[in-house]
Amino acid sequence: MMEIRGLAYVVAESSDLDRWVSYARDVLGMMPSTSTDGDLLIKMDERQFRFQVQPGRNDKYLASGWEVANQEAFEQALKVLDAGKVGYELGSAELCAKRQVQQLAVVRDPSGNRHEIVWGFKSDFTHFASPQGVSKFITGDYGLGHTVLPAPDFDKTVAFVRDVLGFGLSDIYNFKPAGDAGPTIRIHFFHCENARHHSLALAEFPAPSGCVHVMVEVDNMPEVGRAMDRMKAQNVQLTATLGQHTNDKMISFYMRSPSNFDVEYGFGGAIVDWAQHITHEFTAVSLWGHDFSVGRTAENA
Ligand SMILES: Cc1ccc(O)c(O)c1CC[C@@H]1C(=O)CC[C@]2(C)C(=O)CC[C@@H]12
Ligand SMILES: [Fe+2]
Repeated sequence: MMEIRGLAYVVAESSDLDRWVSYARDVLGMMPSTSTDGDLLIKMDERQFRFQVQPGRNDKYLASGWEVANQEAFEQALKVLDAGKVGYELGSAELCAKRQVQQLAVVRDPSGNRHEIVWGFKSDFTHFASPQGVSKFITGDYGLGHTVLPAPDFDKTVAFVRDVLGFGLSDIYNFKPAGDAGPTIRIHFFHCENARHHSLALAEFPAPSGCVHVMVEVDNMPEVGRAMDRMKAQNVQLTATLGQHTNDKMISFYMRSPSNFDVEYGFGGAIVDWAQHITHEFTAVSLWGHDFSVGRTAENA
């Protein structure tokens, strides 16, 4: 059994790191810095980084970093990969240094998403001091938040995250964009070894950026409103209005990031006791709000 504790980091590529610096600092309220090898490190807690943005030609998502507790858990993860005949690559010394971990294994899921299994972060535990006065992001044992990945090869990818990566199904949403008579787009929400309702979701559609969205969570509601004000002031595209999800009760809005996936900025996500949880197929995205039509402009319909 692979025991992933949480989403440790995400990696993106950007053709314009300055845009990401401003987005991180002025909109997200996080702490950007540049690493010795020219990557942008974005800090949102005591860790050195939770977003790593490397300069490149494209504006896209590159990888999800999944943390296991220690070396034993990492070795156990490799055993699971071997037993499942899943090809993986051990991270080179160079890559481990870049991600600031002891060891790393890279796997691709059947839809082509890159996952990095890691343990042993280097950290100087420097206090997070938000340039926008954001009080706190909810991370720690909960991981940095959640990521929603495209899974056009849906059934195989679901089986992979369940049977290989060891995620548990939290609940199911069958998206009917054209109403009940139209086609169904499946979205499955998965948890790992923490109390966050989902750390990963798989959506049965392609995403040119490599990711549908990444969710980060703050510890009070006014911080969400203040982030909306900063988004507007920096002319960042809103992609869903404020609303509250039915499944994890998160109150959030969505906006575009410079790497073309969205960021969901939320407060109040449920803390789930998995021994008590009962899996549902929920039939509404939100209790209130969350108008996704605002993000469907001509260029990204
Ligand atoms: C439905 C839902 C529950 C909890 C979440 O954290 C969450 O992000 C969602 C929304 C999932 C999904 C999305 O991210 C992309 C746009 C989608 C497909 C919609 O238009 C409705 C559901 C949305
Ligand atoms: Fe989400």
